[in-house]
Amino acid sequence: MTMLLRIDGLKKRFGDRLLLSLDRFVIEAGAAYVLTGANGVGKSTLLRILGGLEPAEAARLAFMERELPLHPYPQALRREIVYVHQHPVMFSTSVAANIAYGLKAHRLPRDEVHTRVEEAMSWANIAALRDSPTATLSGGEKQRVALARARVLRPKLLLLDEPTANLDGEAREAVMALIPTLTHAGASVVMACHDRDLIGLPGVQRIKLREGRLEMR
Ligand SMILES: Nc1ncnc2c1ncn2[C@@H]1O[C@H](COP(=O)(O)OP(=O)(O)OP(=O)(O)O)[C@@H](O)[C@H]1O
Repeated sequence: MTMLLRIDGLKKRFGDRLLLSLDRFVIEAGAAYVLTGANGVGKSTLLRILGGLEPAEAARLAFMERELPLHPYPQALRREIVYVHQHPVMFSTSVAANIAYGLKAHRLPRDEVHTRVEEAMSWANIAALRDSPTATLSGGEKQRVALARARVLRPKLLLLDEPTANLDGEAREAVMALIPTLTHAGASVVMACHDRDLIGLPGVQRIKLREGRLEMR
């Protein structure tokens, strides 16, 4: 097993309330996890901490064998870890421009941006929507754009916050179908969810949050 991320002594407080106290949290390279637990137990908060959107304390953190702080959140992690919100926020431009945005920010050459965006739209089955303004998209289409926008960056770790919440029927099926091919070779994914079908996907390890602590299944 190759460790991608290891955090020892992770603590998250909101005021006087200690929400999370994890002795050790390990994410292996190339592994997929579902994070379950009761409403309000802290699943989104844990993903947001890992994605650098919420501060927390850690006694020790190692990412690809490199010791780093958790707070302030290092740029080295920001490039390699991508968080996908359950209600993704889109720029009011086209689908293609939304997917290209992060690659342009990373100053990738134009041809490379074009190739990757085309590949990502084809992967998410949204090529027909390339010129559509994002305001016109359905919830399921938005989620697929958000997944393509995250995948195109080729992160080492993808964090999905309830990717199928609020979706049903075909929209949910379409998002579910993308999950097994979501990561590029060697990347890892952690999904917070209540969706039984996602929890039951083959090859996915289960992690449960309970009273601020982690149970690996
Ligand atoms: N900024 C904040 N300030 C204070 N409390 C917060 C803040 N953000 C989240 N919380 C609290 O932390 C707890 C965990 O919230 P979180 O959204 O992480 O839970 P969750 O496990 O993802 O829940 P759900 O399954 O309902 O989405 C909740 O009680 C929430 O009210």
